[in-house]
Amino acid sequence: MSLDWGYTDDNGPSTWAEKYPLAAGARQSPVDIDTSKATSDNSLVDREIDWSYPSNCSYRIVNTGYGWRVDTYGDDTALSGGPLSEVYKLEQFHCHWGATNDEGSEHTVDGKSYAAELHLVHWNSEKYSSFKEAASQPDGLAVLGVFMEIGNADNAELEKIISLIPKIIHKGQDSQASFDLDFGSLLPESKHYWTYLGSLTTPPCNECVIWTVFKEPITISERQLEVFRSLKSVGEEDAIEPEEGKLVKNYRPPLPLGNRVLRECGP
Ligand SMILES: NS(=O)(=O)c1c2ccccc2cc2ccccc12
Ligand SMILES: [Zn+2]
Repeated sequence: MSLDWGYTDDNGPSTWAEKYPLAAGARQSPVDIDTSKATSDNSLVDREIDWSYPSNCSYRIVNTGYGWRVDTYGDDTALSGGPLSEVYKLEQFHCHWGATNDEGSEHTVDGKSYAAELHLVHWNSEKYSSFKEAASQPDGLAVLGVFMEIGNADNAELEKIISLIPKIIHKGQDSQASFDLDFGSLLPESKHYWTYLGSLTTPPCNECVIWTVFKEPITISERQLEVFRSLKSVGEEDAIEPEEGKLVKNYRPPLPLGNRVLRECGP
């Protein structure tokens, strides 16, 4: 069964606009962060970006066919400040990666790719009544982007997620888990970031995201990244060769920033 969209030559990002016209819009994500174009904005410094995530929460991890996604039950989560005018709730987080370590992030910095990129997806629960409604609004969603670079040590917090990957190798599989996830360890120590108005990086590519991309990467080990690449984009019932259908890449290359403003907080 052919997918509507994906990351192969047949259904990858260059074809998405055929079925998802928003993908050809002027406010698309990701972008290459040209640091020479970033402008400092004191209002971002005056209202420090702030988040509150529970230390112990129940989660559902699912293989979407495009990667893994952890659904949170974001009642007592909050993201505010920085470029945000309202309080946003955490809905889910997921990751993008490539076949080799010199690619994989969606945003790039002065043309440099990282090995992977973590996205924490939030919705404007102060203005809108549901995630679905928020995803149709220009200020509906706020995504935190965290670059991941290869390090020698395993990332302990990510390991809690990675330990569940073998249970969701095939598309559609999911696993319920309650673990003590310290989100603070999934975010870099520095709160310095770039921010701009963009979109979902996957179809339907709604232009509804306020992006905040942290400047400081976190680390992930080569072994951990290989576990991500062991996921399959097809269901268990799809009889294919063992090496076929492996999710070795799931990132969209950068789109033009155009006349959008790129702001930064911190050096
Ligand atoms: N890469 S992404 O963060 O744009 C993204 C979403 C962003 C906001 C809301 C829902 C999203 C769902 C995604 C599903 C798969 C991959 C990226 C996704
Ligand atoms: Zn994403």
